[in-house]
Amino acid sequence: MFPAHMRGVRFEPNGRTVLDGVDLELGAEGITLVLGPNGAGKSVLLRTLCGLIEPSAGTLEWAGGPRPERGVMMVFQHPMMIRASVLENVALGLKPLGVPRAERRRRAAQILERVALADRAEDSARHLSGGEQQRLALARAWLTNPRLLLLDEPTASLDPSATAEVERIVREIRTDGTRIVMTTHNLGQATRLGDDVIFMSAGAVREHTPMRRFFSRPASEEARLFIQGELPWRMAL
Ligand SMILES: Nc1ncnc2c1ncn2[C@@H]1O[C@H](COP(=O)(O)OP(=O)(O)OP(=O)(O)O)[C@@H](O)[C@H]1O
Repeated sequence: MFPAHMRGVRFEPNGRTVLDGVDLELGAEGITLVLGPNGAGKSVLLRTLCGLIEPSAGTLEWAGGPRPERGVMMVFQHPMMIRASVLENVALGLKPLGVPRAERRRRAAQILERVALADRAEDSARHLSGGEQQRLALARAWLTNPRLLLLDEPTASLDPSATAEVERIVREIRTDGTRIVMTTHNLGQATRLGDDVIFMSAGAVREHTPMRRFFSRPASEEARLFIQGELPWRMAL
């Protein structure tokens, strides 16, 4: 499956350029942080990798053949919860894989331990806090042992301790062998989690570089201004 290559990927809904010729190589290991100003195209990049968006032009190639249907999972900023218990919501992740119900529930109970939600297993998922729902969504994806996990701003509205808990889980998922690509506006988080950084603006990948180098020696004036919080928004769009 890896390396995956995007070559000249464009997304132009109704003639508007959202992805402007993205070239990208994703290696087999690690956590990649996608950074960039609002509207840069970060979420669209993740949705394209996931197969939720069909590019208008360009190619997306996975080593060894087509993107495996079940190898890629995406967790959204506001995860979907069905009107059922926490356990049932997690177990749902295994349903498309044809795992029998009792086995789904057994494995869901195990993974709830790892995201510190075991004591909430029988509560209604819709009553969980934002941070708890995010942990539930991570557990649901983790349960399927994906090869690639795409996380769209998983800590966007979380407080520092909920953020730290999500970061711990993300590290554990990576240690289990899952390749992770995530977006964030939290630059501290990027330095804590990232092996490498993709910097986007105006629908293009401007830089793809090891995390430390991005923060110590950004390749462009635009990236330098972004890191310092001084990138004028007009320049970014
Ligand atoms: N399916 C779609 N059809 C048309 N336009 C879209 C679609 N999805 C996103 N866009 C537009 O593409 C642009 C980039 O959106 P995207 O959500 O990828 O930005 P982002 O970098 O993730 O921003 P933010 O940091 O604010 O979440 C936006 O102007 C958005 O309105």
